[in-house]
Amino acid sequence: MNRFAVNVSTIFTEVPFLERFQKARECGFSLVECQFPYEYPIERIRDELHQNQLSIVLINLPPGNWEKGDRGIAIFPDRTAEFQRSVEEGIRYATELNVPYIHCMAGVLPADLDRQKAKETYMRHLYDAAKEMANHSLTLLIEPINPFDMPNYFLANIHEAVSMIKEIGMANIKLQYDFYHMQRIQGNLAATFETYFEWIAHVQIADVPGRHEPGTGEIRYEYIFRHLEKCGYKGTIGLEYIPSGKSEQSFYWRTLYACH
Ligand SMILES: O=C(O)[C@H](O)C(=O)CO
Ligand SMILES: [Mg+2]
Repeated sequence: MNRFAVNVSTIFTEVPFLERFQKARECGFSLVECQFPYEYPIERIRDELHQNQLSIVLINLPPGNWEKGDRGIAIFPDRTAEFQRSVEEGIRYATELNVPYIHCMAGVLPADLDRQKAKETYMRHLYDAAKEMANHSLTLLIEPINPFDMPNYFLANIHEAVSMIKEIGMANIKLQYDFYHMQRIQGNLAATFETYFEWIAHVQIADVPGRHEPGTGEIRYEYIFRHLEKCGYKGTIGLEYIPSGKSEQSFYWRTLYACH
């Protein structure tokens, strides 16, 4: 199993962003993913990917103003124009960098926004974005995020996520199944993965607590990796973890669990 993609937003943070690609290569990876590439010119990222023979599998849409507390803007009825611009920007980066998956963060539900209204807006925005992305053969991902790390984040329930995907009815909207979030939200990791397998296009991993590398916490990743194989999962596995020590030394679990 060599489908691991280093998340260069959470790993190799010892060095500046653009130097992390070379580090990924030096550690034997051919795939990376990234949360928000938008501060960096496309050409510079493309050069790094090319020089280090890497492919990038995932980026997020611009999430609004992160410093001011935005964690996505898709649920807001009064931010449609800004959301559309974020979709255009995401598509621009994805097409230029050959990225197949774009994760759209929903947003944090404010006290003065009715949940039903937010849900309708979110679904309409997802539909519009997915339609636009389909023209570029891109897949839009949504991901339940745990309420401990992101209180009041709109999407914290996988059953609701799948029912919305079904209702929207766009074939290029899929799930990003992040084992770290799923463990904190509800547990029952393997069974839930199997139940929703057909909707899952991308997986991310980290252990609980601490969001560190596999083997540092309560999730039995040796079993999870076998389970992914058993279910026939052929997608990539994003290493969206915060190394417990030095990044270079955080990959020992690959030898431990014999997954290279
Ligand atoms: O936090 C996560 O798990 C998401 O995947 C992300 O990229 C935004 O924080
Ligand atoms: Mg994630």
